[in-house]
Amino acid sequence: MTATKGLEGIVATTSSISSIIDGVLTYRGINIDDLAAHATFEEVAYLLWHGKLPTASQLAELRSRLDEYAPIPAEIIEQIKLYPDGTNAMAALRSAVSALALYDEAAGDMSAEANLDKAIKLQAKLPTIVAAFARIREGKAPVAPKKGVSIAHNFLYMLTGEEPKEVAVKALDQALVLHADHELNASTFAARVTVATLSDIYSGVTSAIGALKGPLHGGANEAVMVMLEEIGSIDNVEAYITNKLNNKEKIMGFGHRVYKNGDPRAKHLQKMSRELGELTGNLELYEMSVKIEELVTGQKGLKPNVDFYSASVYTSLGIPRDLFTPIFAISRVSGWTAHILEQYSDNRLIRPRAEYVGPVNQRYVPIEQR
Ligand SMILES: CC(=O)SCCNC(=O)CCNC(=O)[C@H](O)C(C)(C)COP(=O)(O)OP(=O)(O)OC[C@H]1O[C@@H](n2cnc3c(N)ncnc32)[C@H](O)[C@@H]1OP(=O)(O)O
Ligand SMILES: O=C([O-])CC(=O)C(=O)O
Repeated sequence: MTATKGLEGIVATTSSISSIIDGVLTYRGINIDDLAAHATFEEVAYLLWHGKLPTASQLAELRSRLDEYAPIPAEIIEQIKLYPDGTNAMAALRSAVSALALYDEAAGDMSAEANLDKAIKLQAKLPTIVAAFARIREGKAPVAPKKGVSIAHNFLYMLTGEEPKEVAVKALDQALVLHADHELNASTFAARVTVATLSDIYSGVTSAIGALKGPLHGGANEAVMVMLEEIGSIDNVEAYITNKLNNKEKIMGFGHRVYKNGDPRAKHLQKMSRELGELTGNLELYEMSVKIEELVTGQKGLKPNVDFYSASVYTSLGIPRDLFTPIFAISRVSGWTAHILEQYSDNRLIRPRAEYVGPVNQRYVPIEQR
């Protein structure tokens, strides 16, 4: 038995949800470029769950269930109020999502129908939780979700209490489409491992949020913003990046386990970052990002991943830096739950082996002789 560090290149399951073949990403066989150009996030969520795009009436039905499920229990709001000052936003989301199970009588119902319904509930409630947390920590009352608007619209509305601009809604909706699923990434794998024990969907999504939080995965989008703030201005980019690379430090938002010639989602986020910069009349973050890319690609051959330009996109939308990874979760919960449903539909416990490299032939030594 020989271990493969980080399971690189190991094929751990079959799946018909998303594919990365020769650097091309598809959801249910549809190229991400096509979806980014034309689909709404709600259509994509339906596509991931059901395997095909919805008809107009199927989409309307999904939207009305999302509206119905968007409010969160009052007990969850009371719990969020008790979180200590300075609580990490992903830790808050992980805790609140775990607690949601306590208020869902169907949490333990393992029928396929009940699990799909819970997937829709989770998709509907995550934006409400993130927005409520963001307001409560500022001493403001949470804003109740609106009916009849998209998830992107509702999230921005619940965050600010104001009607968002159409351009902001469109940008966030496209970002949600681009983040929705990504084959067997670490958080999706965590979700599948958890539910393969036949644990419930809330446990699977809680595990996934924990895995997404780390800076080698979804947490990289926040880390990119920390880096942009540290750099401060375009004049400092070259010295900062060269110094980091010389010290063999990682540049957040670059590199990928699967893509070696670039992440197909990054170009859409780069375009969005430029367009939003032009609209707000502030291109500084975009221009700094482009310069960082030139240097990192030039010196290391590494390309930006999905997290790199999303940092400047979300900042242009006025979103605080520590909500970037929770927004990733708001999108990715569609993919996580699709994978959980797929895992349940043909389940086998996921239990690999470890190559033992510790000492052998040891004996118990009584405590007084140690
Ligand atoms: C949504 C997402 O999860 S996308 C990924 C988000 N994460 C990041 O942006 C964090 C920065 N990137 C990284 O840490 C990595 O590229 C990962 C985690 C994404 C992929 O990791 P792995 O496939 O394990 O690659 P690994 O970390 O082994 O890197 C291979 C080599 O490239 C280097 N490298 C990889 N990424 C970077 C980077 N961002 N900056 C500098 N060097 C890097 C490593 O130092 C290593 O060099 P070495 O062979 O000289 O030691
Ligand atoms: O696939 C991965 O390893 C990480 C990633 O890009 C994602 O989850 O979107």
